Amino acid sequence: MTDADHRDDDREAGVGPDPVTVSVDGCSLAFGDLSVLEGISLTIEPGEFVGIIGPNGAGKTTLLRAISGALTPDTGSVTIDGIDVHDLSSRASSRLVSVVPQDTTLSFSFPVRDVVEMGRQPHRSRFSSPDPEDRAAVERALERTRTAELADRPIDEVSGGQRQRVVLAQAIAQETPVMVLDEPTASLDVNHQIETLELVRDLVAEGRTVVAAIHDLNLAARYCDRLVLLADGAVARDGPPASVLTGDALAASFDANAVVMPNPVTGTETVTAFRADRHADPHPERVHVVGSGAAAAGVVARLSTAGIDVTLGPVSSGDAAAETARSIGIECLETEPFATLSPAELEGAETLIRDAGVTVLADFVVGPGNRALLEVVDDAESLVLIETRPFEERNFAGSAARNRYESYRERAIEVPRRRVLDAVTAVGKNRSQSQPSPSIESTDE
Ligand SMILES: Nc1ncnc2c1ncn2[C@@H]1O[C@H](COP(=O)(O)OP(=O)(O)OP(=O)(O)O)[C@@H](O)[C@H]1O
Repeated sequence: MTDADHRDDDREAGVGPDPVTVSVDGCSLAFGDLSVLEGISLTIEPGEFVGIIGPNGAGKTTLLRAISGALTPDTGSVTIDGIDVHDLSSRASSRLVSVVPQDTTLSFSFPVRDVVEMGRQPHRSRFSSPDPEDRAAVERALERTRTAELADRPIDEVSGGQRQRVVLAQAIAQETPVMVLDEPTASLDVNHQIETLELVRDLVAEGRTVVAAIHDLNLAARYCDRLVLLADGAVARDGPPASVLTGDALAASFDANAVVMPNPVTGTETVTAFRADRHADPHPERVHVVGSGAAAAGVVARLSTAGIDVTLGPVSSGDAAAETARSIGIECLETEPFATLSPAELEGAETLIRDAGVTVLADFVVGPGNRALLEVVDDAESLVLIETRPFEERNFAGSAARNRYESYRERAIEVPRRRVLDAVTAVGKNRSQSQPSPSIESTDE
């Protein structure tokens, strides 16, 4: 059989550049007594990029191996345009599905170009040498993955990240309608991560159906059309990134508290995870935060994800802290940017501060518009201070304001931002035991 016959075969079998649908139907799979996949069903539409996310051991690699045909499920099936991948010979399935495994270590020392050329084997008869079409596909794949300059180097002498791109080049050269990628960006630097996922998006735009396990949730949200969240071998969520990456879903599956917000630059979901405070003793009272910018945003997010009732303000609409408060749904006193606080706003702040157990001043910038707020802070029962700039370098609206702020520094616990939860918890414990001011060791951020 000639190479041309094989390609004709492909066309007859409907295997070619045409986009295909991957259907996983009720797949269960166990390793001995360990049940890893339990009744997984999902359909990956033609030309769709689906990201599989989930904690370590959730079954992502096992699912990908079932999709590529490497593992046969105990029950259920995986079909590509109606063809059961487990009924195909390995050669036939290699013309349908290419795989970039998690572990790209290769146990031989061929030049990079030869490794990429192995991707053409499913298209050739066993003993034929590469034809011009094969060679062109290899050069295209080397170019697209920016590995052409490595083409003559032995594969065991390139870096882990370079090897990962070479293995992706091999999969691209394979020219399959379905690509299965297991952590395709795991060993790549940030620049190559972006470059690789943009390349995957181009492959998808050309009609490939791509399914990839991706640990980095932010990259998954940014590049995938759809995410499937696996937890304990089952599909916990399946849908557009915004509907899958929610604080609740991540808390349930990853056992971590997380704040999910749109990234101001990319507009896609950005996940900031915090260790779950399973043993922490949440502060029973509300904590009020006065401040703005990234410091106040971080404090609000950290306290809120620890289960503490948090309020914020006054803060200008559009400020990062106001945006964070809005996205996690906490009460926030928002004001017009650059306007002087009105009596009603001051009164609102007074109520929030007076009734809170702890008030956190987080990079509280004092200016002419909010100077009056300093007086209101007098009502705070306990103060925690977070400052990202030395006091000496800070501007205050006049010496009276500076003096008053200084008096707060004397009575507050001052901690780096990442210790805010410790500080708030310590104040709470101290108050309940009626002990004198607690001290928190202050370490640099
Ligand atoms: N060949 C195997 N034999 C026995 N158990 C296995 C085998 N492969 C995987 N497992 C087990 O199956 C479970 C799921 O593994 P899998 O590699 O699919 O998870 P994963 O979600 O890809 O994890 P990670 O994020 O760590 O890569 C794990 O408990 C793992 O130890």
